[in-house]
Amino acid sequence: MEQTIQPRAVIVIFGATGDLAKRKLFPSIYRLYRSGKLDEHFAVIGLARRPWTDEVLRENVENSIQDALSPDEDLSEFISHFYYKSFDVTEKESYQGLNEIIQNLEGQYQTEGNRLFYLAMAPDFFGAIANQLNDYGLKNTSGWTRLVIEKPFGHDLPSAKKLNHELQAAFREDQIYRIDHYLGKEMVQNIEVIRFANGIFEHLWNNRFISNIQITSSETLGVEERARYYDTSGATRDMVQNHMLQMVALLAMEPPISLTTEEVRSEKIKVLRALRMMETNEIDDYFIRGQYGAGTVKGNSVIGYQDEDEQLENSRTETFVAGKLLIDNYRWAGVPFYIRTGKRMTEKSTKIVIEFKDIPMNLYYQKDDQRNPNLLVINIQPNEGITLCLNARKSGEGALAEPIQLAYHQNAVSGINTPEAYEKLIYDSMLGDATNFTHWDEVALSWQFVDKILENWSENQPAFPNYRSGSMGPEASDELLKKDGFHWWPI
Ligand SMILES: NC(=O)C1=CN([C@@H]2O[C@H](COP(=O)(O)OP(=O)(O)OC[C@H]3O[C@@H](n4cnc5c(N)ncnc54)[C@H](OP(=O)(O)O)[C@@H]3O)[C@@H](O)[C@H]2O)C=CC1
Ligand SMILES: O=C1O[C@H](COP(=O)(O)O)[C@@H](O)[C@H](O)[C@H]1O
Repeated sequence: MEQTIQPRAVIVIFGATGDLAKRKLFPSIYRLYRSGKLDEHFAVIGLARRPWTDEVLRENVENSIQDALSPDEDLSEFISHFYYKSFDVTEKESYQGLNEIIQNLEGQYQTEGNRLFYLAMAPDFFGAIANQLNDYGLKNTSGWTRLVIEKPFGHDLPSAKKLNHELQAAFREDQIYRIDHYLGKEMVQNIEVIRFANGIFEHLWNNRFISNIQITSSETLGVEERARYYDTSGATRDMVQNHMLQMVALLAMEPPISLTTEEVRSEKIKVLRALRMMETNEIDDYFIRGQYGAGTVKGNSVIGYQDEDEQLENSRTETFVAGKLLIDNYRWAGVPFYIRTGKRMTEKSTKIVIEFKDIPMNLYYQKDDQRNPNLLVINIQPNEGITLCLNARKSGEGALAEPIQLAYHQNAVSGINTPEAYEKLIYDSMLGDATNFTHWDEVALSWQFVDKILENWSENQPAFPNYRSGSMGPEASDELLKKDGFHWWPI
């Protein structure tokens, strides 16, 4: 039986009173503990300005994991591993006592000097925190030291470079773990396995057999409480620069020579380098943007983006983006990769559709428009699995065919809910496996690509809002595929 590795570490969370800590980090640490991936050799220090105590943090941790608890579960042992220190990251004095607190916990929990610094705070603080950790000797330990960085990694290529420069003045690249939580999703991790462990797919995985690839990540939620951040970001920075381009890279990369972090990253980097950079005057032919107006989502009336918050009035920020990407290499020349993502759409769903080319003459369909091309659908969320769309004889109808589906549901086979993305990524970072974190080169190439689009858009005023909440985005998104003879497959 495979032995579960139980890494030891003190985890220091900067921003422990915030939303991410409550919704993702505490529940993930709990699940790692419950599943035996963390044993007694760990401690968590929460830092933020609020004058909380250990007890208040522990109460908050307990509240954050209520949904995951079984009746009468005793949490006292688990929450006793959590400690709180009121801390202002902008004040140097705050850092002075931190080393001593960590050292005491290292002794108490025998964590072998391993330290994971998790920056769950606004990115403006990342560089300064990394530098202070260095200056105050918090990296000088007998074990490993790693820095986990939340998104967004910069606002554009120059700001990302500046941030990277600041981080690299304090930490080596192999100590920096840039989170892209999509890389922690079970079915995103499955893309490589589906491709490289199945001859029937990998042999066909190229421009001779695939006509186009579609990636949709749609959300029903609006901007919620994040208006300030989102309005300076928009869907392109928020979703395309990171999650969508990462999925493109995984779908398009060559098989790595091994599954090491370096080899996988190196193949992804090659894809990002091969992305065709559009000329400024071509961008509107390749990328379109949208912003939601009022509408109905899942039967509920909702307001438009500009009415969500006073500061969004007359906003020109895109809440939807669709684009066509071309990858100029031997395998993919001529195959469009279509992506779309947006808020307040019909469904919450992330799906990849690989559409295979038709056979030259299909004897079983009487009209061309009745043909059903073979599709491989990778369902990332909410359902996890794959569906293969084929054609089979229509029973009792002579020489006619009809579409059928072969479906695999991940949960039905594994019998348990798959681990949450953050749970896997925290565990990986503690094990020192950076494969599912983004290398600086990936971040830089992605910014280079989206900056070009954003620069072009910043020069003209879109007529927003241009799609109804509860729809699948503006009409221009459908036009983008129609002019190539394709259409979006239903999600
Ligand atoms: N929330 C989410 O779903 C997601 C968040 N992220 C990223 O995670 C990071 C955190 O986001 P989120 O939790 O939503 O943000 P919040 O605004 O909810 O939390 C920010 C945290 O920073 C602390 N903080 C602010 N200023 C200081 C300071 N000077 N010194 C010490 N602590 C400070 C706040 O605590 P206090 O006020 O007590 O000081 C709080 O704990 C961001 O980079 C975000 O982009 C990424 C993906 C999803
Ligand atoms: O990074 C982000 O992702 C979420 C969508 O993530 P998902 O796992 O629910 O698909 C998005 O809502 C958010 O705006 C963005 O910052």
